Formats: sequence, structure tokens, C-alpha cells
Amino acid sequence: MELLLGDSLQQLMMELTLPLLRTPTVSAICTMLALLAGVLGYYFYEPFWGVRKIPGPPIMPFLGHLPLLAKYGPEVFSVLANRYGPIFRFHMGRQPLVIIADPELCKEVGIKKFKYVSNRSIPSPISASPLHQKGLFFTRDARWSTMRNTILSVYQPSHLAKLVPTMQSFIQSATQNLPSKEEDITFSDLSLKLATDVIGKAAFGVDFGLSKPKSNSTDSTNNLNDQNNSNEVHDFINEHTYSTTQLKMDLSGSFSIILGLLVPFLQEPFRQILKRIPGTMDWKIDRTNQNLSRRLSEIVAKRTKEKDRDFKDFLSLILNARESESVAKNIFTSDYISAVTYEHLLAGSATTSFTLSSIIYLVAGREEVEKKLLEEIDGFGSHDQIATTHDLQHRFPYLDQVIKEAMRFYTVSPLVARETSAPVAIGGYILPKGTWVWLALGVLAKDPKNFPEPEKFKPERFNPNCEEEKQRHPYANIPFGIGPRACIGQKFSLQEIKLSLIHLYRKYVFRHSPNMEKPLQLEYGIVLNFKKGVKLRAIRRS
Ligand code: HEM
Repeated sequence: MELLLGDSLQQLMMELTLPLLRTPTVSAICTMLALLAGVLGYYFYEPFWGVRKIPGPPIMPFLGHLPLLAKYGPEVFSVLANRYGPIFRFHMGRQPLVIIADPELCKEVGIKKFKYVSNRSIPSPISASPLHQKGLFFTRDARWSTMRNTILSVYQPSHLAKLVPTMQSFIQSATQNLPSKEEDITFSDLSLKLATDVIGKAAFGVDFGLSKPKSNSTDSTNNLNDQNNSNEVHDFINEHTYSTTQLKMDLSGSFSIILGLLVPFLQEPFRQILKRIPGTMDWKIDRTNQNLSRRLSEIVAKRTKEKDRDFKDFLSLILNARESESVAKNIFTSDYISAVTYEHLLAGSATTSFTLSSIIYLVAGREEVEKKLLEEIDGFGSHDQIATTHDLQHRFPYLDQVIKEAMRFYTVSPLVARETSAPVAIGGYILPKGTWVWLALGVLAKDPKNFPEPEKFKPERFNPNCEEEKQRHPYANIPFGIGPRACIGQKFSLQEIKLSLIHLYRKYVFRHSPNMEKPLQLEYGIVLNFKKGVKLRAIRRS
């Protein structure tokens, strides 16, 4: 019976296709085009099919909802959450994202059903970059948990406490000679240099020297060494900045990245071709990433050979853990060590620096907040008393409120990417395996249900005795993410931010420069950034 059916099917196929092959008539061409359209239609709508029941706006072929992103900018997710509710679809080209814009649902994804949503989706800019994929952020399953546990074990509070003097000395040196109150300081540049130096030292044990005031030495050998060293550092940082800023999530990235958004299966073949054609953006990205990887491998190889490693930097701690056999050598191979160390620089500089600058900017316009903050900081002790990690956690409650409110006001990482590893029910919908689930932290932070008058900057809303704080959902403000996959650098960056603010406000208060645009303009890349920088005037206190 099966044979008979098979034969007749074969015969039917022959009858249909033979005339097409013999004479390519109009009808044959039409059939071919219809077939092609069918295949393309299937390819584009296949990922949509599994999540079609989740509400969302109509989709444009190829582009999905990218035109909405162009129309509304990053506000698009708040607009859609108002229209479609706390769980909705947003199509990044062909790829549907299931957006979660509700604290209880974030808890469901990030904590209660974590085992089904423990990995991150890999967006097209990252899938083209092995250097970025091998960091903790994008590793998956068992490798991720082994890597995370090892890193957590080297990130003990005692280790953070040891970093206080290092952080403090960078902060002091970077801010010792701020220009007088008649001159502008581009504070966002200063804070990026500071954060990069701090994380460079903490991650690699290397002093990039970016935030240090220029040396006046006349010794020519020293100057030459300084010059060579600073060119090396300069190249490294330029490569790092280029590599990071090219990770675009819209249609302004390299050709292969754009293809990855629109027709993913073409991304890798095109990348392989384009990276060989000098002058293309893919070629530049590939060269930059190769240079970065080479420099990182050199640092790792050199440090591997060292006998007496400094126990304070992250790279040495990982190498020591590997040598003491407390972690499997096949997990932390040298390429993964390079990637995870480099990732610290990547994840720790722009985020921390943005947060520090936005706090100073927000406080500068609000004298009441500034007054309360200065009282708390002055009340801590004499100006040369450096706060310990314990002091930072317990003695600055108003500073905590200011930081929380600033991080709510400008959520530096407004979207957190996750992916399902098995079918799972979220918010009443069954999400198939492989669904991209993104948590919209930026939408939560501006929801008037949890933050009345969300456009007002009010640190007091985080006072533990305030009604608003008591009634708020515990996961409404989660700038560092949620659950076992939340930010590993949270305590590190808060320590640096607090030490910086205490030091700065002991010496200065800040005012917006008359050259600063109003309202402040922001740029949305992989993380939030200032379009034109934060320009301030520093006024020395007493
Ligand atoms: C103000 C500063 C920072 C903010 C707002 C921030 C925010 C975030 C967010 C939202 C995530 C995703 C969490 C999730 O999926 O739930 C994350 C992950 C991560 N962050 Fe941060 N971060 C900051 C600073 C840092 C620093 C200083 C480091 C390194 C020392 C760091 C390293 C990482 C790493 C490695 C991950 C991936 C964790 C994993 O997948 O297991 N971050 N961060």
C-alpha cells in the first residue's frame, strides 16, 4: 500500500515538474515564484507561529516592528505595554521577542521558572562575535553555572573590601584638580575614564592611566616609556570602544548584523565573505576583535607564567582557582578566561559611569536633595575618614535612596534578554522552547502603579518608612536584573559609585553648565548613554 502511494506520488510530481523543466512558460515561472513566496513566507512566519496568541501590533514583512522603534524610539515598549498589557510581542525583524512589562511576571521568569529560562538569547550583533559570546553573559547551561559559581566564589565580600583603597586612590587622583567654576567639565567623560581605570585594575591588574592628570616629568626615557605605554593603552581602549559601540540593535550596524536581524540564516555566510573585503564594516569589526583577542591572550599568557600573582585582580583569582583545581580546566580554557575578564571591562565601565554621571546631573538641579545629601555625608566623620564596606552599606541611607531613584529615573539597561530552554507557561501563555523572553526593566521603572508621578525625581520614595515604598511590588525596581542570573557586579559598582559620590560631595557641589542641552538627550545602544555628554560646573566647598 505504502509502495503504491509512493509510486503514484512520484508520478504526480513528475507530471507537475517535467513540463516546467522542458519549457519555462509563464505559468512555470509563476509556479516557481509562488513556491519561493511560500518558502519565504514559511521562513518569516515560522518563529511567529509559536507565539501568535500573545498580543502585539500587526507585523510588517521582513521589518517586523522596527518601524515602530524608529517612530517612538525606546519609549516604544511603554507605548505597547499601555496598549497590549504586561506581556506582548515585539518583532525585531523576523525574530519575535516576548516582552515582559510587569514585576510579578518578571519574578515568574527570573525566579519561579528560572530553570526553563536560564539562558540568554543571542542577538545578531553578538552572534558575530566569539569574543563577546564566551563571557559569562552569553554562556549557557552547565558551562554558565560552573563559570558563575567560580566567579561568585572569587567575588566574596572580603575581596570587595580589599578593593576599597584601590578604588579610593583612583577616585582621588581623577578628581583632585577639577576646573574652576567658570569652566565646563564634561563629567560623563571623566566618569567613563575613572570607571574604566577602576575596572581595568580590578579585572586585569593593569593601570590604564586614563583618569590620571597628565604627568609633568622631564625625564626623556620615562616620557618615552610613558608615551609607548599610553599608545598601547590608547589602542586597546579604542579597540574596546569600537568593538562595543558596533554592537547595534537597530539597522545601523554592519551589513551582516543587519542581515542577522532580517534574514538570520544569511548572516554567517555574508560575514565570512565581508570580513575578507577591506574597508567594509564587517572587516573592521573582525580586525578589531582579532586585535583585542590577541592583546587579551597576551595578558592572560603573561599572567599565567607569573609565580607571585597579585591576589586582588579578577584575572589572577580565576587563574589561581584554575591552578588549585577548584574549577575544571576545560571550563576555564584561556579563550574563556580572556573573554570573561574582558567582559568585566565591557559590562563594568559604561554602566557604572553612566549611573555616576546621571546621579550628579540629577542632584545638581535639586538643592533640597543636595542639602540632605551633604548633611549625611558631612555627618559621617572627618573628610579624610574613608568609609569601609560596612559603612557604605549601613551609614548612608539617604545616599542609597538617591542612587536607587537615579537608577529608576534613567534605567541604564532597560531590557534584559532571556530565552526558554523548554516549553513553559508564562502569564497564561505557553511559550515554546527557544522563545526570546525579554524583561522590560525600563517600562517597570516608569509605571505609575508602582511609582506615582514617575517623571519626578524623588529619592524619598525609596525611604523604607514611606507608604509608597511599603506598598510597592518588591520587583518593581530591578536595575541590576533578577534571580540567579542577575548582575554579578552589582556590589562592586555600588561600592565604586558610593565612594566616588562621598569623595566628590566632600569637596564640591555641581551645577548644570549653561552649555548643557535641556532636556537631557539620551542615546540608546546596548546600554543607555548621553548623546552630548553631561556638562557641569564644579564649585569647591569651603
Ligand atoms: C550600574 C552598574 C551596572 C548595572 C546597572 C548593571 C546591570 C546589569 C543587568 C541588568 C544585567 C542582566 C541581569 C539579568 O539578566 O537579570 C547584568 C548582567 C551582568 N553584569 Fe552588570 N551592571 C552593572 C555593573 C556591572 C559591573 C561593574 C560588572 C563587572 C564587574 C558587571 C558584570 C555583569 C555580568 C558578568 C553580567 C552577566 C551575569 C550572568 O549572565 O550570569 N555589571 N548587569
